[in-house]
Amino acid sequence: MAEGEQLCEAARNGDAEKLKTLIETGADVSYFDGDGLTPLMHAAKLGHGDAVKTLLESGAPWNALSPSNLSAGDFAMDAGHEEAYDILLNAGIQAELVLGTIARKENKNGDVNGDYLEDRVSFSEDKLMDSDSKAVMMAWEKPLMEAHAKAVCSGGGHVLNIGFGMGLVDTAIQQYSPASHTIVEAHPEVYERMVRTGWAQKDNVNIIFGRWQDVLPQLQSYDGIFFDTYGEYYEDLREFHQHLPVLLKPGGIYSFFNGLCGGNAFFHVVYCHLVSLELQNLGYSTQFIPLPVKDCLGEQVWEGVKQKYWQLDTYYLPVCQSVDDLE
Ligand SMILES: C[S@@+](CC[C@H](N)C(=O)[O-])C[C@H]1O[C@@H](n2cnc3c(N)ncnc32)[C@H](O)[C@@H]1O
Repeated sequence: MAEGEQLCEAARNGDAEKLKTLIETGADVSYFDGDGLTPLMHAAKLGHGDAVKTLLESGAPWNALSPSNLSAGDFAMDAGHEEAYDILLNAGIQAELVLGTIARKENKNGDVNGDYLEDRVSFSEDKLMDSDSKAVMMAWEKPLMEAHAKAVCSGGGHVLNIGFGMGLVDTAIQQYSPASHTIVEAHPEVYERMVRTGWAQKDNVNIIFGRWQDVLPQLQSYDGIFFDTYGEYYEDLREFHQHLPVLLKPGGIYSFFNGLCGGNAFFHVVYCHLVSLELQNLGYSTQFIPLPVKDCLGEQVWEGVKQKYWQLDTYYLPVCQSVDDLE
């Protein structure tokens, strides 16, 4: 039997000693068998914690995907193997903290989209699309945007939203009649549409045209902040978070569109933990409110859209506030 197959077999048997011997004699821990599964996936599927640990310590990739887009963590999670799941979750968080491999590769829609702000966009009733037929924003997110608006408007006062898109969250924010409602939008056509549809005329609305990175000096501090851009990376979100101590008033609520790795359940959990850890280091506590989304996401929703940026049944709405406010 080839070495890779022997590794898979030892992983299935949970034989950590055999795995070590095979690895010492040069067996490839990144091996994919005929079904497209790695030794780590086999060990995770059957809940062999020691084998999972041994493979990870020997450099087995925690984020390799099977042909059906499942990682070892997904297998452990689906089978309810808690120990293996915890080991993989920890490994994923540690790896992403140091390397940020997924973050550097994927933006909201799981793709590189650097030229988005210079390209044309198109609006229809139920979506806003970029020039490559990828959805910038879709109407199925309306209930989520309403929930985000409710969270960031809960303390009243002054509200900031980054990224207008279809104006769903801003329409919902308006229902709460905030003292002021600042909207930052960087795409010229989206901005032009906002003006054309009367947003600039609203008494409490202040529109700032430009990339949030460029207009930071024009911003003040707010009681509620929502962040939802497009064509950016996790690192941009992380950079935005560095400004929260200045942008968010004491007692304020911050939330962001949580589409982090929305195509894979386990990667999503890893990123929810990661973002919450990073916010914690900045002095913010994050609560995730689970919202079921399965029912608003039939196959027809994605007709004509190049990439399904969301494939999970539950949306975890983040609500962040300063730890000082909780004491
Ligand atoms: C996903 S949409 C926002 C959807 C919005 N939450 C809603 O409820 O309709 C993202 C928006 O962010 C804008 N955007 C992208 N990058 C930006 C940046 N760096 N600064 C400000 N706006 C940006 C896009 O043009 C787009 O209108």
